[in-house]
Parts: sequence; structure tokens; C-alpha cells
Amino acid sequence: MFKTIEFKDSKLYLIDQRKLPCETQYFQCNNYKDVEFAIKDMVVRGAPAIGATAAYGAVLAAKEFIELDKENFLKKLDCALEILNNSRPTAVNLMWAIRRMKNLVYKNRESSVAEIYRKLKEEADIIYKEDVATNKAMAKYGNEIVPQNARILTHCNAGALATVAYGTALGVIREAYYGGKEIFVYADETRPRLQGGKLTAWELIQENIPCKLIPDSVAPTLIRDGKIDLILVGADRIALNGDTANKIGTFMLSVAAKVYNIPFYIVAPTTTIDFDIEKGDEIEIEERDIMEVTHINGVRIAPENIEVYNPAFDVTPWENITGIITEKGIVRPPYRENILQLR
Ligand SMILES: CSC[C@@H](O)[C@@H](O)C(=O)COP(=O)(O)O
Repeated sequence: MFKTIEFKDSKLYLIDQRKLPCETQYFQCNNYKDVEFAIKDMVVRGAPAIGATAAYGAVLAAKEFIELDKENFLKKLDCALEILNNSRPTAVNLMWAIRRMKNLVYKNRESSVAEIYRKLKEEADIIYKEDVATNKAMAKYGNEIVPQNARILTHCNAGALATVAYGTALGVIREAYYGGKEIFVYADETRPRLQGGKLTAWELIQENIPCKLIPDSVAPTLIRDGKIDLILVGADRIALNGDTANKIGTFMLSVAAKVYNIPFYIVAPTTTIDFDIEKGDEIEIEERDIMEVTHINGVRIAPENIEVYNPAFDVTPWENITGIITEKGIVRPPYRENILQLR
């Protein structure tokens, strides 16, 4: 099995998700600036994977400044953590991981520079391990709502590639499949970055999980025709009222699911919940380069000078969500009340 993220010999290795499925290459991060680039350019992507990567980015930053005196070390480290924090705006796991590293630095501010570095590395390793355990726990809870012979629709990539291992929505799918359920997965290709076509399809094929890749626009037809029993997607940020930001196109699926009464579940760890915001309209939605829309694999497909709108995420209103599968159990409406219990 591939490793999405690996920290080895003071370097961070990330499977290069820009190159999959055609090439399996690892991108080497030697310093925190490499990590910032990797997150921005989507070498690594997916909310939990970004969080764990940023934590190791903090470790690399501390390593870089380890020869400085304490005052300068702390100053430089703080600045690096801020840069990492701003590398992508929507997935709250990034801010969560950086906050955790910042708190640790603050708690240990009287320790030596070498000791702070050691603690940061220890913390990043804990975040890494916790993510795997969290995904396994979500998968167990999620499996309870997967019927035998379920035809499951998923969007984007919420798999091992989007996390440290196993995945969120794909973790539930793995659990159901390995537990003996005869499931079938429809993977939306997920324009414009094609995380479904490139990454989810690759993960499913590697493990022989029965699946079909579909253009995004096919999904509502399958839903209407009674060919989907369950929709499972990941999340980048969940507000207290249950509104959920996920990959662009998720909202559209939720609308179709509601019209045709198909269960629509979010699978996300509690680290994806933003306890500081009440509603989805407070979530910053990343807008990405227009070339993601005007070009495919570097080849122009749209006319020059065309104006483009390219939000990377949309917000699904809580009313369209049947439940949120977390590592602490499945949360259902009323969301505010039930989400607050997860804190
Ligand atoms: C377990 S991953 C959940 C989400 O992060 C995923 O569905 C998603 O939207 C990823 O977006 P991306 O832009 O590829 O980082």
C-alpha cells in the first residue's frame, strides 16, 4: 500500500497527487517553504492530509531555525507557521493542526530550542497516528448505515490520499467491502481537478472494489433512475449548524439526493468541524487558478480571454444532509445541539 505522507530522515515525502495515476512519484520537502508549495499546488490535498502535512511543515521549520538563539527561533518559527496556515483557506484541518503546533510551542516556550523541535516532531507523529485511528473509527460507524448490495456514489477523493491512510468516505466504503458487503461504487470524476477520475478511481481499482467512473453530470440521472442507494462524501469544513463545505459539485448532489430521497452522508473527523462558526456562509471558499478550467493537462480547451469563475468548494446546507459520520459516532439533526456534544 502506498504512503500518502511519510516523514523520514528529517524530510517529508508526499505522494505527488498531481501526477497520479500515470506516475507514482514522491515529492520531497526539505523545508517548510517546500511544504507550503506542496499544499498550494495540490501535491497533497484533502483536508486531513493537509493538516498532517502542515504539522510536519512546522517540524521542518523548527529544524531550519534550530541554530538560532531562542528569541529569533521563536520569531522565525511563528512566521513560518503563519505562512503554512495561509497556504489554503477552506480546509479547517490545516488551521487546526497549526493551532495545535502553536499551542505546543507556547507551552514549551521556556524549553531549549532543541527540546521545542523534539516536541514538535512528537506532536506531528501523534497527529499522524491519530488520523489513521480516527478514520478507522469513522469507517466502523459508517459501515452501519451501508446496506448490503448498496450502490454508493462518492465525489472528489475522500480516500487514503486525502488523509494519512484509509480515508473518510472511502474508509467507510473500504470497511463495507472488506467486511463482505457486495457494494458498487460510482465515482464522480470531479471537474475541474478530476480528483475522482484520477485519485478515487486509482484507489478503488488498486483494491478491486467494484466501481465505475462517471462524469459529474451523470450523477443526477443515476439518482433519479433509482441506481444510487447512498451518497458518501468528505468535508473540508463543517459549521456548527451542520452546513458543510466540500468539493465543488457536492451541493448539486445533495439537491438531487433530497429530491429523490436518497441518504446523503458526510464522513469527516471532528477536526473538520469549525466550532468557531455558526453557519456555512462564514466559510471562506477558495477560488483557484482559471487555468484549471481553461486547460486540461496543460492544453487549452477554452477560448483565450474568457472570464472564468472557479470556486474549489461549495457549501451544502444542513437540511440536505442525512447525517455526519465522525469518529465519535453519527451526528444527526438538530446539528447545533449534537455537534456541540462532540467538542
Ligand atoms: C477526506 S477529504 C475531504 C475533502 O477534503 C475532499 O472531499 C475535498 O474536497 C478535497 O478537496 P481538494 O481541493 O482536493 O483538497
